[in-house]
Amino acid sequence: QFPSLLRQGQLDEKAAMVLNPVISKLAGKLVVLASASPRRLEILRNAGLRFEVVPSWFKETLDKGLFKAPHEYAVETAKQKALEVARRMPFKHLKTPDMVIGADTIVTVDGMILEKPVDKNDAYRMLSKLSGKEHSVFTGVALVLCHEKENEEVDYQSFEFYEETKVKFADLSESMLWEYINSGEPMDKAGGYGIQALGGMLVEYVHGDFLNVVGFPLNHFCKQLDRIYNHCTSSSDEESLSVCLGQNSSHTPTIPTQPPPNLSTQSSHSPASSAKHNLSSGPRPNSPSASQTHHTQNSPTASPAHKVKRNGGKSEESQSSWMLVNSLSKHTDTREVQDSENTTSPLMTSGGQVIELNVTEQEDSELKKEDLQRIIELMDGFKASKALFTSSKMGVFDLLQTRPGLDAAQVAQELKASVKGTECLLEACVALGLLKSKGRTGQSPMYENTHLATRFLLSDAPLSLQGYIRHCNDTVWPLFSHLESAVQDGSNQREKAFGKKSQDVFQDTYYNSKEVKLRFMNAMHSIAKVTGKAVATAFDLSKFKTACDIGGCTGAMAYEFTKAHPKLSVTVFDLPAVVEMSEHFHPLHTDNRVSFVAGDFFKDELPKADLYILARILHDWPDEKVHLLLSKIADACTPGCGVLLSEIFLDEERRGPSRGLLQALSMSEGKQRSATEYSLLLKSHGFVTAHVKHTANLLDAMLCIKA
Ligand SMILES: C[S@@+](CC[C@H](N)C(=O)[O-])C[C@H]1O[C@@H](n2cnc3c(N)ncnc32)[C@H](O)[C@@H]1O
Repeated sequence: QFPSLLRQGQLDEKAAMVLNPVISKLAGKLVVLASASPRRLEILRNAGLRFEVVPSWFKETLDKGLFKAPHEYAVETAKQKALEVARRMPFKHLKTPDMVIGADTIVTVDGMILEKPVDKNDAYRMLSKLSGKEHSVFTGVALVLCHEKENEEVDYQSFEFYEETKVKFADLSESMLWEYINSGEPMDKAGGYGIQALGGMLVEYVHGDFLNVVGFPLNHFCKQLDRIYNHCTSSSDEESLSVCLGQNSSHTPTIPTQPPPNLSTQSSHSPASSAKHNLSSGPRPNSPSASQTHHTQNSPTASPAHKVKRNGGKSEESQSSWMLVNSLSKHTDTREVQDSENTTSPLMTSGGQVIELNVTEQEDSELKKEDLQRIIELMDGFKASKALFTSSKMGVFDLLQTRPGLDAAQVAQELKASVKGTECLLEACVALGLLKSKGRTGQSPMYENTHLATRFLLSDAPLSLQGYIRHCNDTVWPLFSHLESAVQDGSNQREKAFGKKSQDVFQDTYYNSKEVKLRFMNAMHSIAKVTGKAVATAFDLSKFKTACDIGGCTGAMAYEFTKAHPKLSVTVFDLPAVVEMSEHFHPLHTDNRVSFVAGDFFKDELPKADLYILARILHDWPDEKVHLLLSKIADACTPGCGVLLSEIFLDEERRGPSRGLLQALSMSEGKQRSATEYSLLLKSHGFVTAHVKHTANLLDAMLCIKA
């Protein structure tokens, strides 16, 4: 491809010299493009780069007002896109890329950023702004390098740069404008045009990198790679690269989601951008000289590295491919600038030569493959769940924690199970990222827990989810096996699943036998321990001195509240059947700020408190019962008292999160609600919603105050 690029006048001789060695430096590395733009894909593929496409889920919602210059916005967006993918892959795809490429292209004219037109009139508005004028196309690019360390931590370091190209449109007559708009091409393109297709006819001149207008500044990218890999690694070994990239140095542990302006230039502390390696010798992107430069070839900046713990096991060749690409069809870059859906899209070279880019056929087959993978992932989901439930119930993770390195036959012997079955189960666990297989004794691999298993699947881990997993296996699984008839009759499936009628799920199903009760309490306990801290610290609760955790079960949530708020005492209020067993769950060291009162929250008087906690209570009940409970709480409250509600909040269109909607499939009387629905229920009892917080944890939270 290089000769044709040279013919386009994109690359000078010197740059071309460095291209092949640079691209070949990436051979054998996992390079990921965090963009679904077919144009970018095409440009990079033509350059001979081998990479995977994992479109970023980063929503392009950065506040443009925070940035001094448009290119800073593009660079920051590119960086956030790349970082999102770099951070997601070790968890979702169970593999850590070596490099993630993020890019964002914007069109600016008269100090305005033009996004994608929403309709034909909007396209007309944009194109008439561009008519007869010169405008700028900026592409911000971030190259995030990931370095996986021994302890399963991943270091991230971002190198950023941008390219500006000036484009002048001819004077466009009304008829020409409308003809172009009616071609449909302007939609889905920032600035409302695609230079590589019909939009090329509107262009009088292009000053700068043409491919930058298409969507990716290839030349600048190659120079940047050269700086990173050739200059940094003149001794050409990986170790010097590590040093060069600052991987042995201190790192910034957090990644801002709403970064301050110029974040991309706050890199001077990073060893990678130090003068020693001369990575930031050019004008800074936000420096006056840089912002005034046309066709900018500014040097990149290297942002501080970020350190993130990865939870999943290391990817292995054997891992099922269906896990590797997640939800691609749902989440694609939505504001790529010069994308075209055309099946062939001619690129004009300066010599008038036409290069046919048959991209979309290839794209199509890739997208179809991803669609297929997504469907297979959904079809196989139950197998993965059951493999997790079974290995957890049989004690695989506890065993391998005390005796890491056992092979399948040894595990089978300890678990009193068949060798063949155990072998299959262990291999499946490796594929799911729950176990790692290491070394070999003769023919048999030796197994040990991954970080994920150690953290959540051991019975004595502080954040153990074993209790909840057991509940899913023994209670939720049988309910889901009757889903079809549940949907058909809209009835409670408990009788079919457990052979007993039930009016009140707690009293009639869970608390009928001691074994089922303890299982349920264990399940609640494990989830409360994982979510409790995020809920307890979601809001400033310093004005409350006493709280009552309504339906507080084992007290796990109450203990998290007292830990987070040293002046708060919490009374746990739950059914007598629960309170009598609660002492089994008390932590070893407490300071008596958690107490238990037995009662029925629909019938009995509630303990007095300044704050009532309702964690995972209201979703179990229909509106009438919710009103009954809220009216009792309202009666117990004086003005200024609070209700802290914690549930999964559905989004307002009830399209997610899927966790909430899937849970609703096995619920009988209750229902999942949005934050607004909860807020309205509380409002009808005199509570004003003060704050809503979507925690990054399993439960969201809302604080309401009695007016
Ligand atoms: C889904 S669990 C939530 C437990 C706890 N709040 C948490 O987040 O971990 C519902 C709790 O409400 C309690 N509960 C159900 N009906 C009750 C009633 N009528 N009176 C008191 N507690 C009740 C159950 O015993 C159970 O502990």
